[in-house]
Amino acid sequence: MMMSCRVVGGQRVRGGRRAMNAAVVGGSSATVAGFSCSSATSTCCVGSSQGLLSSGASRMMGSGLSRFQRRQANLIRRGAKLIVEAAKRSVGDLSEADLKGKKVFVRADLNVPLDGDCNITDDTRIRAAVPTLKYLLDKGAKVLLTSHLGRPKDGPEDKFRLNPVVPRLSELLGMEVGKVDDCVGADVTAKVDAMADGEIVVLENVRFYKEETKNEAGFAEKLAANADMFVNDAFGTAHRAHASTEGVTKYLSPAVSGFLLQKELDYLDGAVSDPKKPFCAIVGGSKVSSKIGVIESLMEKCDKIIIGGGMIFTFYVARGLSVGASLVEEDKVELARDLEKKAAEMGVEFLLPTDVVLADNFAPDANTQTVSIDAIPDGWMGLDIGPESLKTFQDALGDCKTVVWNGPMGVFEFDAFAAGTVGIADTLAEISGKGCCTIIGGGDSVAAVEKAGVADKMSHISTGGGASLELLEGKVLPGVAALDETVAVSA
Ligand SMILES: Nc1ncnc2c1ncn2[C@@H]1O[C@H](COP(=O)(O)OP(=O)(O)O)[C@@H](O)[C@H]1O
Ligand SMILES: O=C(OP(=O)(O)O)[C@H](O)COP(=O)(O)O
Repeated sequence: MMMSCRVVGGQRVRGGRRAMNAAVVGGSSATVAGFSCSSATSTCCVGSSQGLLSSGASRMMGSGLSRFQRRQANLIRRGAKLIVEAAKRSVGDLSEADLKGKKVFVRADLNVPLDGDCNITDDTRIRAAVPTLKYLLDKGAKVLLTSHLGRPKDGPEDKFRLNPVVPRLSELLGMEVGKVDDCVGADVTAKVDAMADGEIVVLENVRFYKEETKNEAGFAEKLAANADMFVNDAFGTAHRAHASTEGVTKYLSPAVSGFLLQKELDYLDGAVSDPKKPFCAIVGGSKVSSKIGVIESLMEKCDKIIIGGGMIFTFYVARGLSVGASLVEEDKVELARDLEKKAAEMGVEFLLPTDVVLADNFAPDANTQTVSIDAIPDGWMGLDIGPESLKTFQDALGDCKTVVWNGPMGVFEFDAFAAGTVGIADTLAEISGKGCCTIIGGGDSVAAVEKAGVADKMSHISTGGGASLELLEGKVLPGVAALDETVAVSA
């Protein structure tokens, strides 16, 4: 099984699954994913100008021009109309003979929401990892399962340990799941050496090492040291070029996609590459600095953009309003100002809440009041959109044919601030029933629609929020680009 995509035309090819997909039609030129081809100058070379060079392509470069590149160059020289189809290899391409007894390093996104007592409040991401794990285990592989959890700042912290994942995964797989309290080093080696075929062990949170997010080569090499091959099934983290998503591909071969990653890319690419209109993106949540930048690209694609959650206050500050103790990213205020201006210039319907629900502290039993956005008192923080805003947003969604939602409208984990999120979830469930394509992405957003009891009404529940948005933007996802590809050329 492979992910395949056919792109025709001398266009730049962008996007996760298509990161290594190229198309060259004679007489045009294209620069795509590390392949730079121009029939006009009769040249065809491999380079990393797009920053997308896969490990497979790197290996090809190491040995000079590959047979594929030579054939491609010859065909172009002859003026042939050439179609190149490239696709990422999938775990399904690996047989029992490939896997039995092999140590497989699997990167999943097990970054599940936890309550204050470290209980899992939504297990979607664990369930989503199961098909790949079952496949590997059934074929006799020894599985080293790794993930991050949250954003630990300075080494190991108990609240970020992957321990809560182990019993749930054990239930889902129907077998014992081991655990090591580290992800590299002697303890891992000892545990792996003692594993029988068809066993699985969860390694500790990779982000306990700062080298993970810095994608340090030495750390990636250590992660890879205990394994023979790599399967990336972490769609939710595929937009991060980290040691366990991108770095390890330089040390493990094959490096292939898991079933979840494949499924997500197949669905999302199809749905957002040519979306039915009107197309609306809803962006909220608390990861303001990592998601506010996406909005500019969304304007190119969307007819409407709805902003909610912790994102809104940076926009209000940009308008000169007081926001009390609400979440603000000071260094994004200028960007927020530009975004509102650009939306107006482009004629994109850009909806920000007009009222908010405030709390006097960040707690489920805080005192609350609902005010207009120009009347937020000092010391109070906005934790949900208000009822007037919800109504406006629901009306705007009414005629949409495609909606992508990442980031809750408020702190839905506290009942007092869940109304905005639940209201949007209900509306999306309703318009899904009328033929609108609704895509919900992100650990907390999915948890919110699950909590609202409408997850099964949505067109697609995605395990990645930021990753879906970047895919929608047309960006290459480094965790995908780094995987091995299969290539087919026809003329
Ligand atoms: N106004 C707000 N202030 C602070 N946090 C908020 C606010 N609105 C939403 N949140 C929080 O945002 C979090 C989810 O954000 P994010 O991680 O960006 O979403 P996702 O996981 O769906 O991608 C939730 O835990 C929610 O409590
Ligand atoms: O929860 C995640 O992203 P999401 O909130 O955008 O869905 C992923 O696990 C990535 O986490 P990160 O944004 O800390 O890199």
